Amino acid sequence: MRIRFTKMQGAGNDFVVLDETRGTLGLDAAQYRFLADRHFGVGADQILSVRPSPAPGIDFQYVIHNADGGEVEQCGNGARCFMRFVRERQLTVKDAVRVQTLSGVIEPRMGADGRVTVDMGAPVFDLARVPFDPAGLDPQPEGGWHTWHLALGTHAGSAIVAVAVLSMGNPHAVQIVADVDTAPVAAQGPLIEHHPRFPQRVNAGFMQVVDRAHVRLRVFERGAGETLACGTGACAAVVAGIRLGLLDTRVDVQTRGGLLTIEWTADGAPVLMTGPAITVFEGDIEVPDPS
Ligand SMILES: N[C@H](CCC[C@H](N)C(=O)O)C(=O)O
Repeated sequence: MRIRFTKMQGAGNDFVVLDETRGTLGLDAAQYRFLADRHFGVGADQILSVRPSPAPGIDFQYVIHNADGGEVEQCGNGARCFMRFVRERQLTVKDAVRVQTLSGVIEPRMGADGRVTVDMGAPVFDLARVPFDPAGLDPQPEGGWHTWHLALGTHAGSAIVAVAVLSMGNPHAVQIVADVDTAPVAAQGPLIEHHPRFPQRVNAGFMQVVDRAHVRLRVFERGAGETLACGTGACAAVVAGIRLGLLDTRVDVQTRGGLLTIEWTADGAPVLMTGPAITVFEGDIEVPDPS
């Protein structure tokens, strides 16, 4: 099957975007993996599908697949690219749209400076909804909140890490590190992603607090590995930092791929994320038939 795609990136988190507003392509996990493959396909961290409104008051549906082919609930950098995509292809004339995802409705808005701000909805702290299994663990008080001590690996060199656990519609485990450049992202990322206490796996954040309004962040993403930026990861990291008493309500997040600005005022309030959304190129590609 030959399909048309648009390659986009938000702070270096890159995407293959598919216009499925006039009918779904019916791709399976293997075909999503092919599109994401950086040698045999186009190459991307996630595949984003733009689909028609599923209900009155909603403009579009937004379907997200990780590079490993699995469908996931939310993608923040992708939401900004979604907004640029529907505007550039005249699928809407609105400056802001309401978009249905697996985890709820988000609202990206095009800014005058070309950056995009997304209302990502409120963070979720109910562990069962992350999901995270705390059985046998005691929360470790920190600031006004707490972290959880996870044992990583079983070999002699196994480490204990302290993670803040929350959901932005997708699961996040955030740890504070002294220096993101030397943080053990490659070693610990996979162990955290696949830790048995996260039955749906988890995105592993490594946050360095520079001051109360600036952090540096690296994320080993569920189903994609380390990406140059993770939008929901930046939201989760800032929310965790605010709850741990380390950050103010508006924070600049320096990722390896660019700058994101996150705002969150308090429990129940939505998280606002602002950042770039760039169209890199368009193309078409022959996708192998379903396996
Ligand atoms: N890997 C994530 C999905 C993509 C999130 C990230 N690319 C973002 O910008 O939020 C997960 O499995 O939950």
